[in-house]
Amino acid sequence: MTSQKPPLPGPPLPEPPLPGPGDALFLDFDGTLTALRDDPDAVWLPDGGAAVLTALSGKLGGALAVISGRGIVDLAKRAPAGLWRIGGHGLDICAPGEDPAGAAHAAPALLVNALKRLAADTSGARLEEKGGVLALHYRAAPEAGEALAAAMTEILRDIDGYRLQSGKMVLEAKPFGAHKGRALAAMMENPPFAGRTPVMVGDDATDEDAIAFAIDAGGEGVKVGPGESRARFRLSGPADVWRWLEAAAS
Ligand SMILES: O=P(O)(O)OC[C@H]1O[C@H](O[C@H]2O[C@H](CO)[C@@H](O)[C@H](O)[C@H]2O)[C@H](O)[C@@H](O)[C@@H]1O
Repeated sequence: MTSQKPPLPGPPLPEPPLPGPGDALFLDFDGTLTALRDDPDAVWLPDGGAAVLTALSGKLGGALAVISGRGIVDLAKRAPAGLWRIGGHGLDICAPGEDPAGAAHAAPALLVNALKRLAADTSGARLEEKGGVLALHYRAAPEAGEALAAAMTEILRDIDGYRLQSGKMVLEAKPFGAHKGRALAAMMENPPFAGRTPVMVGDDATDEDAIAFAIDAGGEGVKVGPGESRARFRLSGPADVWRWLEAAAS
């Protein structure tokens, strides 16, 4: 008997072709390379994942980057040091072998303090301080999401240059400069990315900014998991992403 996977919500999309020698590959971290978990600190690449990414980066002439909403210092603990790592939704860029500490931006103290108070006043909410971007997690208190979004909107009215970004059980205070699409555009202007075809793989709203850039620049997007996307291809989740990456690296 054959078992068939039920189709994912959103338009049915084919599996992407394997990335080729002329491509530049951008991989989101949470929800793409790793399954979502309650505790962001407990999320790591799967066993052997670093070796696969390193091998694939070599095949692509080094044109492979992990791009995440995580702070660059946090991301650098979780992604191989030999890769390009882009944190803070594009705010902080760390070249292969570079120390991430020097790359990190900082958020205004007024904003940090207001969000600390909001998190302390909300049972189950947790503030992740990650340099220029701040994330208020409410996975442990889903019922509080709406009120937290309203409170954060009020707080951000007094903070110049910041906006609210909703994610998966998370509300982020993001500076205007933090944008995965613009980060991709900047990366594509310099070696080893320049002259290649950008391919962005991601699961979340912020990844759509980068998918849109990749497509508009003549490249491709790969949507991970269910949902609408401008991407022409889809992989069902992190396990499927790793199957695809392993095939490309071998
Ligand atoms: O751009 P990404 O790499 O996808 O990062 C987006 C956010 O990911 C993390 O939060 C999400 O994953 C957590 C761990 O699985 C989960 O607990 C949380 O509910 C998700 O929103 C990370 O903590 C954030 O800083 C990133 O912005």
